[in-house]
Amino acid sequence: MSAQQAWGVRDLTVTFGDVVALDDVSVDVPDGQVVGLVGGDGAGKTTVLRALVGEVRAQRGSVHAPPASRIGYLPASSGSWAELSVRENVDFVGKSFGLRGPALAARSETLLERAGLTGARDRLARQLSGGMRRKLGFCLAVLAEPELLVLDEPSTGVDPVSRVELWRLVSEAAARGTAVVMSTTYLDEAERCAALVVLDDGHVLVSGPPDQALDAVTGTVTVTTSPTHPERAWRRGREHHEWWPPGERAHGQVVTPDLEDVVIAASLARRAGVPA
Ligand SMILES: Nc1ncnc2c1ncn2[C@@H]1O[C@H](COP(=O)(O)OP(=O)(O)OP(=O)(O)O)[C@@H](O)[C@H]1O
Repeated sequence: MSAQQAWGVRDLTVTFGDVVALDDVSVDVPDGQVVGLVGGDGAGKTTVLRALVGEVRAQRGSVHAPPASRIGYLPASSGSWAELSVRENVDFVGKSFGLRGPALAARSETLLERAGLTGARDRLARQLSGGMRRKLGFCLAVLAEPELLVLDEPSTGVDPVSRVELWRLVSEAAARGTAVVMSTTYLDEAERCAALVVLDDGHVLVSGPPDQALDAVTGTVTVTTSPTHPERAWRRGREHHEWWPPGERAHGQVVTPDLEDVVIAASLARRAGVPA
């Protein structure tokens, strides 16, 4: 692959029966960068990731990915074998990627220690907590230092301290040159990505570096205790934020939108037919 090219999907349309899961979606995942996919339930995040690893077929568009042996994938489901111990999971995956002996031992030692799983080495995966099992799945995905790392909500269920360490491991993989694409529901995590793709109902709403995404709101966001249009408002702490389309006079105090506001306002704007 030349330096200008990126892994990713281009103009991808995926349907499941009558459901259009992705409609003309493009996501670029350059080497050495972490690209975040965000969006509500059913937005299409998992479908993009599954298309990249060859699990779903596209109706239109193209998928650019290395061979399966150079992809690390953490699926939305656990990503490890329930009836194998942590050590057996690592050995099994390591060997299937051609890692052996001292190289495998050293790599797995480091990863398990960083993920806080050293003490759980002899436990069966099914005996781990949800968060520990996510971390094991991550270790397996990253074990063979893949060219493309595909992570479906890697930190869901992981405690805040472990999330920080997990993020370090993700950043280190990118720093070594790995192209990383991950879906996340944690917007603080999304803000640390090099680029974001905000999806809604199978469409790309916003795409670009996080600071650019923050400027992408059309219309105005206000803060209020009692929204004028409850269908255009969302709770933020004890108050509500409310979105106003361009041209409509906003009531309430105007706020600078953060990423959560951007994701919601962009989705409301699309539903209202306001061009991005
Ligand atoms: N195997 C499938 N069969 C039928 N419909 C599917 C299938 N997989 C996904 N879909 C539909 O495609 C759309 C996108 O789903 P997808 O799982 O990609 O969304 P998501 O953004 O990952 O959501 P979530 O965060 O809830 O997992 C949804 O409407 C979903 O119901």
